[in-house]
Amino acid sequence: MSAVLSNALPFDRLVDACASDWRAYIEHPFVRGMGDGALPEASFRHYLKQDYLFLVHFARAWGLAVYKARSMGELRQGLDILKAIVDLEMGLHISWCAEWGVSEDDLAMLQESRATMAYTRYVLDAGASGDLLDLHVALAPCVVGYADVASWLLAQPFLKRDGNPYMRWIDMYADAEFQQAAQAERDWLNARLAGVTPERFAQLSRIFRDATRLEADFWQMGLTLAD
Ligand SMILES: Cc1ncc(CO)c(N)n1
Repeated sequence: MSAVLSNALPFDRLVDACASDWRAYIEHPFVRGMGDGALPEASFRHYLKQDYLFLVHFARAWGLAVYKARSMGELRQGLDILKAIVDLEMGLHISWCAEWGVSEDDLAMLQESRATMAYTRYVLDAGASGDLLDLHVALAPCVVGYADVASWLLAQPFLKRDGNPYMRWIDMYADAEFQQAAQAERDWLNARLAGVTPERFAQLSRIFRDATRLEADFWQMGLTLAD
């Protein structure tokens, strides 16, 4: 119903067009388990390891955004995000893994799970076969979604703060810096999506929905320890 509300912001219309998939991703049992602290540590460790591989391909996807750039502004945008992932986020992730008992050697020897492959290669293909907007729409569930996951969790009555081993993870994505990056992505998408035809919007909605479902599968992979 709300999917046809044409006065809504374009990004919100993307979400509305796959509302049940988006909720299944944001409110996934893995996410709830981080919120109430009941998620088994083995599931979180499995997720952390696969997320390292995800980040490698995520960085490649922003490298692809640099390649797909058509202006100085687009070049700069892709480059800045690529640098932030490689110089900051991946280093943080490696030390985070170390705290959870996963060494750099462990990370170097990891086997990629099917859910990781499916998601990351989907995003890379959406970008390779499309333009910069296709790529950003495929990446939006990562960037905007994790910010929404953290905000959603902070608003839940079941959130357990004291003694919750996942609270630092939640705080990291609730942090102003990550929330601002997500808002910058929403703003960029709202500007770019404003001018597209209904046919193009429908095409991009499918990419957004596919990527959202693959994000939910990524949580599920963590939960079930799937390889
Ligand atoms: C799977 C996945 N999606 C999104 C993010 C946020 O960057 C992440 N670290 N991992």
